[in-house]
Formats: sequence, C-alpha cells, structure tokens
Amino acid sequence: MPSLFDGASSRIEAALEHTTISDDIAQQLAQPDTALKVSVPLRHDDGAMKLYPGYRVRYDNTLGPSKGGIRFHPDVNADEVSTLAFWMTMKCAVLNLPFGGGKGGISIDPKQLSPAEMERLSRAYIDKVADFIGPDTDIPAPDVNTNPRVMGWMMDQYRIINRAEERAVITGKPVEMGGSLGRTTATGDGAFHALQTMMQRWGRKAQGATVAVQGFGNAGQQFARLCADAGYSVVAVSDSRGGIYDANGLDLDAVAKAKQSEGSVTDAQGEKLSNEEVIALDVDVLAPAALESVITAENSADVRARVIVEIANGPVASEADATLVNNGVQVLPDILANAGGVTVSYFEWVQNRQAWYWDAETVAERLESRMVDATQRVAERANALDIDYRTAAYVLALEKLESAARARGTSAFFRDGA
Ligand SMILES: NC(=O)C1=CN([C@@H]2O[C@H](COP(=O)(O)OP(=O)(O)OC[C@H]3O[C@@H](n4cnc5c(N)ncnc54)[C@H](OP(=O)(O)O)[C@@H]3O)[C@@H](O)[C@H]2O)C=CC1
Ligand SMILES: O=C(O)CCC(=O)C(=O)O
Repeated sequence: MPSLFDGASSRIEAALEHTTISDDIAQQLAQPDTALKVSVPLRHDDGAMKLYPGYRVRYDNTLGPSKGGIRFHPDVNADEVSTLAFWMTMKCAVLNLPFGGGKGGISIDPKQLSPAEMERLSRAYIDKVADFIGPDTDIPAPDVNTNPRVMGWMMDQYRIINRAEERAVITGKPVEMGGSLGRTTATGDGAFHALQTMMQRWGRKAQGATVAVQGFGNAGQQFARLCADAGYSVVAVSDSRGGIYDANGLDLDAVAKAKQSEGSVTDAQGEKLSNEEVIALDVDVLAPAALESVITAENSADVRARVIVEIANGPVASEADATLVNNGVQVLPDILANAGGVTVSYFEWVQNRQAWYWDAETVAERLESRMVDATQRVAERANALDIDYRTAAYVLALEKLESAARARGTSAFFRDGA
C-alpha cells in the first residue's frame, strides 16, 4: 500500500493528464516546503512529565501564508501532517483563497487528558512553534480534537511570548477573543452548500433522499443537522465507538443529547452498526466526516451510496478512486467539500486585520457564495473535460498554483520568464 502522502500526490499525476500546464508545478508540490518536528513537554496532573511528538508543516506558500488546522490524535505522524498540509494547499487554491497550505498536530490521545492538561499541552505546543507561525507566514486553526478553547489558549500563549496581542495568528478562536461568527459550523455548512449545488445541477431533490454520516464531531454533526432540516432523511450516524441506524430517519436532537451526556451516538435509540457497515449502507449520500482512508481498495466495491461528500480530509484512499468512478459513485472531493472551514477562517483573518467584525448573516452569505461558486467551477470543468469531480478540482488548483508561481517569478522552476 502506498503511504498516505504518495497516494495523495498521485492525484496530481491524474490531473496533469487533463491540463496543458507545465509539470514543473508537480515537482514543486512533490514535497513540503518546510517541516518542523518538535518534542512537546507535558507535566501531567499526577506530576509525571512526558514528551509528545509535535509537528507543523508549511507545505507551499505560492498563494500566500500557509493555513491549516492542528490535530491532537494518537495516530498523528510526519507523513499524515505533510499530507494534510498538501491537501490544504490544493483546497485554498480551489477556493481562490490567498493562502498556501499548512497543518500541524501532536501525537497524543487527548481523551486521556484533563482540561488543565489540555491547556498546558496547547501552550507548550505554541512555545515550540511560535517562531514558525505568524499572521503573514503560517496561520493555524482547529482540526480533529481541537476547538475554539484550544485556539484561545494558543493565541494567548503567542501573546505572552511576543508581548503583543496578534489576533490574526490563529483562526477558529472564541468569538470573545476575535473569532469569527460562523466558524464553528462553517465546515458542515460549506459541505452542505456543495451538496445542494450539485443536487440542483443533477435535478435531484433533497426530500426523502437518505444520508449516512460517519463521524459526529464539529463537521459531521452540523452537516447531518442541515441535511435533516432540508428534508433529507439522516438514517445513520457514527463516531469512534460505532454507529446507529434507523430506516425512518434518526432523531438528531436525541442523538446529540446522548453524545453529549454519554459520550457516544451509540447510546441513542437505533439499530447498532459498525463503522464498516456505515460505509456500505444503501443510501443516497454518504458523508465520511472522521479520519483518512476509510474507503480503501478493499471495501470500495461495497459502497452503495450514489454520492460521497468528503467532509473528512482524505477519507477515500487513492487506490479506491477507480472503483468508485467505474461504479458511478459521484465523489465531491475533500478539497472542495470541506473547504467551508478554511473559508470562514479566511474571513476571520480578514476581520482580525481590519479590527472590523461582520454579523452572522454576512459571514453566512459570503460563505455560501464562495462554496457555490467553487462547486460550479469544479462541476463545469468536470463536464467540459468529461472527468470526475476530484480530478477537475485538482486541475483547477494546479492551474491556479502554476499561474501564481509564474506571476511570482521567484520559483526555481519559472525563472527568466519561462
Ligand atoms: N474542523 C474543521 O474545521 C475541519 C475539519 N475537517 C476534517 O473533518 C474531519 C472531522 O473533523 P472535526 O469534525 O473537526 O473533528 P472532531 O474531533 O470534532 O470530530 C471527529 C469525529 O470523528 C469521530 N471518529 C474518530 N475516529 C473515528 C473512527 N475510527 N470511526 C468513526 N468515527 C471516528 C469522532 O468520534 P468521537 O466523538 O467518538 O471521538 C468524532 O465524532 C477531519 O478529517 C478533519 O480533518 C476538514 C475541514 C475543516
Ligand atoms: O480553518 C483552517 O484554517 C483550516 C481548517 C483545516 O484544517 C482543514 O480545512 O482541513
């Protein structure tokens, strides 16, 4: 099996077959521009001191400062962080955001930490990466197992180190600290706009269409709620402990309550099923909203959904692409479908720099407009070239990056006006 990174970058090769741009850009994107590995010290509540591996990668800065979340998870490693930073590069390019791609993380199980340990860990991470990040160089944000509270601690630590408040250094902060309204729901909101835009193009109706969502966190939960409100029937949801199913549609308020009070969706009413079974459900829309590579060469033929909305980053391994395309499964790719989060992060950065804050309606309208525009551009390019949506999104991203690299003129690949 190829590494996560090799699998991800193979999509560039596929896209280059459908565009006339120089493959110099593929060379430029073959590895991260800068990668930092640190040891993050944490004094546990019982007095024990342990060191955890931490990472921050600035993948490519052609379009602007690198941008991307910070993940706390036991599986975080250098290959994963680089891959996530690569996807951020492509995502920001598809959305026409003035950012390159970055990502960070710590290899740790945050579920074993008290709130005080989480705060010390978040501050210790910033102690290690403070010289590497900045509002004009690299701007972190939340990802799996990190949230506005963690971003607030991190921004505060950056203030302590620099002896100056710098709100635009981190996005996804609490609103009280300069966070944008609408950032918490933005990833789910954006995925929903991408789906609705495509449904309209296909002439398909939401009413009664069935949806399964794997992952009931920040992004998955909001997407599920919007789908239910729009008339879809959300028949299955899952989290790290497994899933639940109801052919008549789940009561999402009850599911959220069970998740909040008991820690898992599996504590709500519904037939129990495994995460593997969620992937194979006969539904109209499958939304993987948890981790990478849940649809692989092994299980891709089991997918019965008509549409996959990639809310997670990299939920479909590259080896599964061909089977899904051949089986007529329409995949709305991660670098489009989950771009709502970074888009509102961009809005937050703009608001921080102007010290001028937008109301919730303005954020929502601008997010919808950007998501609809990007989805239409991807769909139109896919139709024009008779290719799948993922390849079309990569074509758009590569063209954007290539023309920016040429305009910049500083890249080794584009010297002398070549
Ligand atoms: N937050 C954001 O703004 C953005 C997030 N994304 C991507 O969306 C995905 C989810 O992120 P986010 O919602 O923020 O993260 P959260 O930490 O809020 O939620 C993650 C969810 O995934 C579940 N999960 C973890 N492992 C598994 C597993 N093995 N099988 C099934 N479910 C699992 C978790 O379960 P449990 O609750 O039990 O831990 C949780 O419900 C990630 O891929 C992330 O990179 C993409 C763009 C932006
Ligand atoms: O909001 C951001 O800057 C990045 C969010 C993120 O990590 C992602 O889109 O995967």
